[in-house]
Amino acid sequence: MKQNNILKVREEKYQSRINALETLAAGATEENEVVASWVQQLKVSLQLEQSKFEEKKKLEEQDFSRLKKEKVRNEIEVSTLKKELEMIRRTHEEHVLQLESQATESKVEYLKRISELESLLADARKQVKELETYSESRSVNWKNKERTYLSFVDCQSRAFQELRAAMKSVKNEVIKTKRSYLEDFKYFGTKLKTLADAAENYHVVLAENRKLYNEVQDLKGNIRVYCRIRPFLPGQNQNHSTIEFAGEDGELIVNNPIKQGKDSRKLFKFNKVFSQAASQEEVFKDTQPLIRSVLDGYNVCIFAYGQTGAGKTYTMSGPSLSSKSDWGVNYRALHDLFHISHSRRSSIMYEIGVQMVEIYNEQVRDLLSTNGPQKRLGIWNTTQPNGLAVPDASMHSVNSMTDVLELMNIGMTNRATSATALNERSSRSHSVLSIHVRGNDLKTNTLLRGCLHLVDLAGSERVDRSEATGDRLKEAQHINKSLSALGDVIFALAQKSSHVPYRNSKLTQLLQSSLGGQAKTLMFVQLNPDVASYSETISTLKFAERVSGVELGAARSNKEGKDVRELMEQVASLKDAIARKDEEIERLESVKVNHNGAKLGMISPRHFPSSPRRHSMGSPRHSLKLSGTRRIGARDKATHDADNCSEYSDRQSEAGSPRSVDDLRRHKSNSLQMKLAREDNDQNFNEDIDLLGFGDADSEERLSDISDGELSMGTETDSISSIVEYTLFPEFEKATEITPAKNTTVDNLPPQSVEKPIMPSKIPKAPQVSSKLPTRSARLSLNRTSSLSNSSVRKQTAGSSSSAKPSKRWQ
Ligand SMILES: Nc1ncnc2c1ncn2[C@@H]1O[C@H](COP(=O)(O)OP(=O)(O)OP(=O)(O)O)[C@@H](O)[C@H]1O
Repeated sequence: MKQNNILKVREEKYQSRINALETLAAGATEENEVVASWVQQLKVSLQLEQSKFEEKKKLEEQDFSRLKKEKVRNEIEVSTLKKELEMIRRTHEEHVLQLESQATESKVEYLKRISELESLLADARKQVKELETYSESRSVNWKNKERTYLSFVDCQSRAFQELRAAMKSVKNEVIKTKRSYLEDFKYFGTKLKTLADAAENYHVVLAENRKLYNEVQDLKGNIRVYCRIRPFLPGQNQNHSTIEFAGEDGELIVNNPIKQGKDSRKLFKFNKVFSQAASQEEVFKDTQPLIRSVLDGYNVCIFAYGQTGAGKTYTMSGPSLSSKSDWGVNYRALHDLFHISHSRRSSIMYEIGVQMVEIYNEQVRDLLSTNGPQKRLGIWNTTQPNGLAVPDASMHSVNSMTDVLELMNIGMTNRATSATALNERSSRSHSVLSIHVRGNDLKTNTLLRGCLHLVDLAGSERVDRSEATGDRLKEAQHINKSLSALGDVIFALAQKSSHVPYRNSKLTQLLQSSLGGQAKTLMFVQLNPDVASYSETISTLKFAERVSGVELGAARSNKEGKDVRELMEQVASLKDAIARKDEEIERLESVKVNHNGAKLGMISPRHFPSSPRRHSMGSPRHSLKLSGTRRIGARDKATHDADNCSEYSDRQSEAGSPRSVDDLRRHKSNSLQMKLAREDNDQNFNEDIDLLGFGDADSEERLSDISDGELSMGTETDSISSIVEYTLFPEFEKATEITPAKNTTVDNLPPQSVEKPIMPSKIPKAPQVSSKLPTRSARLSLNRTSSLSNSSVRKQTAGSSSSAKPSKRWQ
């Protein structure tokens, strides 16, 4: 349609143009012609155009018919689409409805959510507000803090500045001080040099100091008596005490509860009185100076005297070893010895050895023996400067308190074993702990030897009061005998008597070196304050009073210089020569006596003098049990001789001078005669001897006779007694050769090495007297010069002791 319209429009247009042109053609001929030609052309083109148009029209009609068909088809399609659209519309409407219902639901839900969210929002807002206020306060806080920090930092930086300034000044100061130190060092260097020069004299000063110290001790008196009162024991009546006053100046007033008035009180004065409250430490404090003296080469004896239960063991050993505060004098003394010896180790090398024996019924037993205390030991009357009065008792080297405590345990066990058998034997036996100290002065090569005897005496009850019988009576008699012998010795010393009866008991024999003029002695008088013990207390105090009056004179140190030792060695060799001669005489005499005895059939083999030392059994007490006039007469003579002999011996001891060879021979022949006379006695005599501990033909007797016989040379003179030591113990000579380098001291040795090899566990025993072995004189000849010829004997002797414990000899 549209195309038709277009074609119509065009046709009209062309027609108008043709008309115009025809008009124009009518206007001019030429132009007509031109125009006629142009019109011709146009007609041709028009025809062409017309044909084209015709063709086009045909085509368009074809198109039109096709489009008509197409239109029909499209109309069908449109109707289908309309249907579909309707369907879709309907579905869509349904969907919309659905969606609308869903939307309503969702809307409700969303509304709900919105309300929730709104409430949450409100909360959140509230929280935000809170947080805001909090953060505000925090920020205020922080600001405050910031301000504080800033001020602090400010302060610090100011302080830092100040410190810096101070450091600078200190640095300057240090530099200055360094400079001054350098100057000081130079100054000290020169001073040190001076000091080093002065140190050269240190040892001299040290020796001087020791000498002065001991002089002070001497001035205080060499025998001191300290009285200690035991506190009441639980169960005792504490309201009544015999002790009325115990003054610090040593005054003691004892009150008799039975008597009234002036006579009831007795005043005693001692060096010190320890009240019931005194501790172990306080007691030891006043004992300590004596301990130091032992390390300076003095012999010291500390003993506790008093009735049973008065606290002797408490003072000497203490109630228990576990607590140090309980330790008695024994342990504290050893502790001090270790301490002082250690502090002196740069100048003096010390070795400390310990022996512990018990004297029970006049028999000496080794308490440190590992085989138990059964073996009876002999005492060498000839006092050894090294204090070895009982050479057969085992000697134990101690290096520390642990060693000591172990040994003491052995000692106590051995004593306790005996106690089980004999019921509280500790109260009826004397226990003697001997501490031997040997120091080698490294500077002067001087040998110092000191001995400390710590004695816990048996109870001092009087036999008439104890109403004892049988074994107890015997025990009590022995105790009384030894304690009265101790009193006699001290009294003799007090009287400056020429004869000091050391030999009257084993106790005094053993303590001889510590009771003589060279020694320092301390006696603890133990008192029981109980009223029932009044009479014992008085007799104890009287004994103590007598002792405290003794003046022993100045103590002397056992110091041997090199020269002295050399001289002693020379003297020893001379003595050996004498001894060899003596031996020959002795042998001849004994052969003669043997011959006579066999002839007469009177001399018991038991009492045959295999050694001249047998004559020592002479004691005034022996005559008591003898019966028969003839025997008494013979015995009296023998006793008299024996006393003479003893006095002679003791006097010699006091004088401390060696006798001439002739004197010795004369005395020896006297003693031999005396011995023969005594051996002419009956069996009763044997019992007497047994009671006094001499009956056994063991070494004890032989040993104790040494001083009675030919060799009672100066027991209290170092040099002479050393000779005895050299001659009696030739085996010891090696010990003198111990050099400081080899000589391992107490301080630097490990305990094991000290304990066994350094010290002899046992002093080598003098060879037994038998027909095969040499007699005493023969043993005397075993000296340095004759050692080769007697080497077999020595080997045998040394072997027997060293096989048990290989050790160095205790010189
Ligand atoms: N100073 C003291 N302080 C406290 N108790 C003491 C003191 N002295 C002694 N004792 C106690 O007294 C009792 C007897 O003491 P100890 O055994 O020492 O006496 P003793 O004189 O050695 O007796 P014995 O002669 O029987 O050996 C013991 O129980 C002991 O603990």
